[in-house]
Amino acid sequence: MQRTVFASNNAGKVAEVAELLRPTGHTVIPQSEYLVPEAEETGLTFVENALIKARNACHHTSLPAIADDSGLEVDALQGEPGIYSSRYAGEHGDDAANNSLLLGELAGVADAGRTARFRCVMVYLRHAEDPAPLICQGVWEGRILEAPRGAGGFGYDPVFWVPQEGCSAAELPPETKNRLSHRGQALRALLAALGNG
Ligand SMILES: O=P(O)(O)OP(=O)(O)OP(=O)(O)OC[C@H]1O[C@@H](n2cnc3c(O)ncnc32)[C@H](O)[C@@H]1O
Ligand SMILES: [Mg+2]
Repeated sequence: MQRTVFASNNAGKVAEVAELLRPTGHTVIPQSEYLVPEAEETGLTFVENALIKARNACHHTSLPAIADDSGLEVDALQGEPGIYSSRYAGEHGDDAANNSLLLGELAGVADAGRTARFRCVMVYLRHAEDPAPLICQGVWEGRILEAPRGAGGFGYDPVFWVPQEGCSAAELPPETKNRLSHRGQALRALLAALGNG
């Protein structure tokens, strides 16, 4: 994993992955440092979108790449926003608008019906034409709160209740989020698959 590009423009993901890799001695370089243009996420699955992003970064850098495609699946909304999580309210990455739309859609839904999970698919491509990418995933079960709580993390963290810890994901110290999260699980699995577990 020498000089591997991280094919994401999400600063929250970049920080979490950097922290997860720190003790392993690996570093990944965010694609912004190579001025990689944003890939269009046209896939219908997390796997397809992760491959699109990783392939785009390999193509523009001639380096191996890791990409993360992730999202929130809400049972009462039949799995929405899912692969559309970052653009749920229309504009890409408008976390506040996404959270308020989600809370509005769940208005009147009782606690027991507010189950949800974060899913992360993490892929590793050795080069743009790699026919055998490594693909790993992680799932983090929780519930959607009735109002946002906490200022840490990013995205839907303020509205995601973490039952084991009794707080929202945005109230967790970063190391606890990384230990439990969909992203932490997926990246540890990927490292193991790379033989660096
Ligand atoms: O595609 P890149 O450039 O990596 O950045 P992105 O933010 O667009 O990433 P995705 O397409 O994978 O969309 C994931 C969205 O799912 C949500 N999400 C994923 N992981 C999350 C987490 O750990 N905490 C909160 N929200 C998360 C958040 O809204 C993200 O924008
Ligand atoms: Mg995206």
